Amino acid sequence: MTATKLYFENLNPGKDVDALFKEGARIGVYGSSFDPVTNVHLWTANTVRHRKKLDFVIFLPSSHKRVDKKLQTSDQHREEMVRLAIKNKQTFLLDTYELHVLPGKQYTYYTMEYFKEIFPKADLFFIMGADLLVDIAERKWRMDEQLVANNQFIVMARNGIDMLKTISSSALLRNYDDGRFQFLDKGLAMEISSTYIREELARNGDPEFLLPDECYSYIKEHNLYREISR
Ligand SMILES: Nc1ncnc2c1ncn2[C@@H]1O[C@H](COP(=O)(O)OP(=O)(O)OP(=O)(O)O)[C@@H](O)[C@H]1O
Ligand SMILES: O=C(O)c1ccc[n+]([C@@H]2O[C@H](COP(=O)([O-])O)[C@@H](O)[C@H]2O)c1
Repeated sequence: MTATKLYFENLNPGKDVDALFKEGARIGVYGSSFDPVTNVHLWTANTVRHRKKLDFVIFLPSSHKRVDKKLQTSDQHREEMVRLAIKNKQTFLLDTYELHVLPGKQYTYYTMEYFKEIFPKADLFFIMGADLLVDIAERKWRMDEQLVANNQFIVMARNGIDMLKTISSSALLRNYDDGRFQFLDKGLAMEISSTYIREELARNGDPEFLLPDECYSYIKEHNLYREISR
């Protein structure tokens, strides 16, 4: 069995932990660089949890080993900010498998295989925005056929993206149009990006209230995102 890197800090021992491992537990995995985590990450995670009746949402920060995206601050800082952001929310968990364990290539396919080992009885979903569905349709993801064939997804609508058409026009995705992609229209297009927060900080702006107070204080205390590095 792969070493678990799931942090149970938000769970009461006993009942809550049993709920996480129970037969048919509905668990969403929300992957991002969280560079930094924003209020929109929290709001989208909670909306998905509520509307799709998930028991838990696992926040999965990606590591600096990612090849497709340059991260702007260290794994340790991003992990700590997610921990602060989800503190006291019992249905939100942090998993640091990609940060600390996953050897070699950081592909979501491998990470979801890890979650299946940890939660063999659960109903697992990878949570993502429709922009990522387009990327998968355009064959930008690694091990994409295996990923799609072996997983379920909750896809959040994003402005200007027709999710049904993205699936029907993709040679890969149209073969898996069997209910494994569940769509969610959040009802409100709220756009707070990590990029915007980083850029505000770098130009001496003040993005307070776009992210949890504790994360804002953490950024100030550690003097993060003072420059934009591309
Ligand atoms: N406003 C939003 N509505 C729906 N989904 C979103 C929204 N913002 C981000 N997502 C989704 O959340 C996941 C993580 O996104 P990510 O953290 O890369 O967004 P970001 O804040 O725009 O980051 P960055 O600015 O660093 O690219 C992705 O699946 C993305 O599609
Ligand atoms: O597996 C892949 O090839 C792959 C390619 C791009 C993104 N992902 C995952 O998608 C999640 C969101 O990515 P991003 O770019 O929005 O931070 C995150 O968990 C990434 O590891 C995964």
